[in-house]
Amino acid sequence: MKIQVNGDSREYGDNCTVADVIADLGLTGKRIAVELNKEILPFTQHNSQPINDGDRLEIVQAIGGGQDDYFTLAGKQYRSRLLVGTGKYKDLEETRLATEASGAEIVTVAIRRTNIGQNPGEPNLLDVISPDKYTILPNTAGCYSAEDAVRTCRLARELLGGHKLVKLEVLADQLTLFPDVAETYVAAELLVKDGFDVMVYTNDDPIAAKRLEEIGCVAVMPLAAPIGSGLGIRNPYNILTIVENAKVPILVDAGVGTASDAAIAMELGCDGVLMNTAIAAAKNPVLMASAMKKGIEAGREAFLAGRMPRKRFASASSPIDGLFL
Ligand SMILES: CC(=O)[C@@H](O)[C@H](O)COP(=O)(O)O
Repeated sequence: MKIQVNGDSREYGDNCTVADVIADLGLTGKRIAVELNKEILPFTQHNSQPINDGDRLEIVQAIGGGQDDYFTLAGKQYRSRLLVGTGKYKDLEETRLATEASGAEIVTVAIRRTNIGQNPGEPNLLDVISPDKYTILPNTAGCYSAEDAVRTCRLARELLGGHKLVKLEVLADQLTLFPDVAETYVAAELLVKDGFDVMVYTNDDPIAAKRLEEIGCVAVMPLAAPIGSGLGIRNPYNILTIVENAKVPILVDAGVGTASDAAIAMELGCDGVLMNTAIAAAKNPVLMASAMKKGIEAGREAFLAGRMPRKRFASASSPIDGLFL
């Protein structure tokens, strides 16, 4: 049978368990956390857990969101689960400082609005956000048709010397900046066929998210709320359903307002969060970038730790048996 292990497709025999995969990876005896189909498995139980054909297993090589907790995107591993945009900053120096403070490894760039070489002689973002240090993620912000989005991705590929990873967004109107999902399907299909690794912005709609995964997108990015609104996660149950059904990384994209919003996305089991306005429009963008980094890390650790069940009534925090008095 075929299963996905940290984003790679691997073959195993029938009656395979998590322990077999751990042994195959040479990790037997290590303290590791395991996510099976986006559900974290209790540390004490994961070894005997059976695996089925088509399952998705994420091996996190240390309990906690420490150095060994990475996620895989289009075959590359990333430790930072915070992805940042580059718009709306006062100047390039502020962009540089906030990006550094965020700890992000992936930085998205609106190809239609940002000079990365299209306008020789103008200040170039890549002078402060170096592709040697960051994975540049060209995005199609400002595109309202599949045709425009595909053309923009091809331009980015030329400008960045054959770069394949792109963030697709096809917008429906200027008031909401909600995605035009029908046009997004068309663009995603064309881009995947053309060899792009497509991370796709979409509604918080589990059906659309699944369809985009089936088209072959390498990551699906449901919105938390409208772009630039800072409203936070409007529909946590939809995000949870998307996460639970996914076989590719799910990243919340757009609408995050502050660090607790980012933490909630991670607590829901998202693989990461992409944001721009919450950092760039903060009174102190560099400090907010640092807060977002910590929010993401805290949310990830809380997800790995496993939340206590919610209860309707109280239960005493100290034991009630064997009272002294
Ligand atoms: C930067 C980018 O790609 C935006 O289109 C993205 O959706 C971020 O949204 P916020 O600005 O609301 O974080």
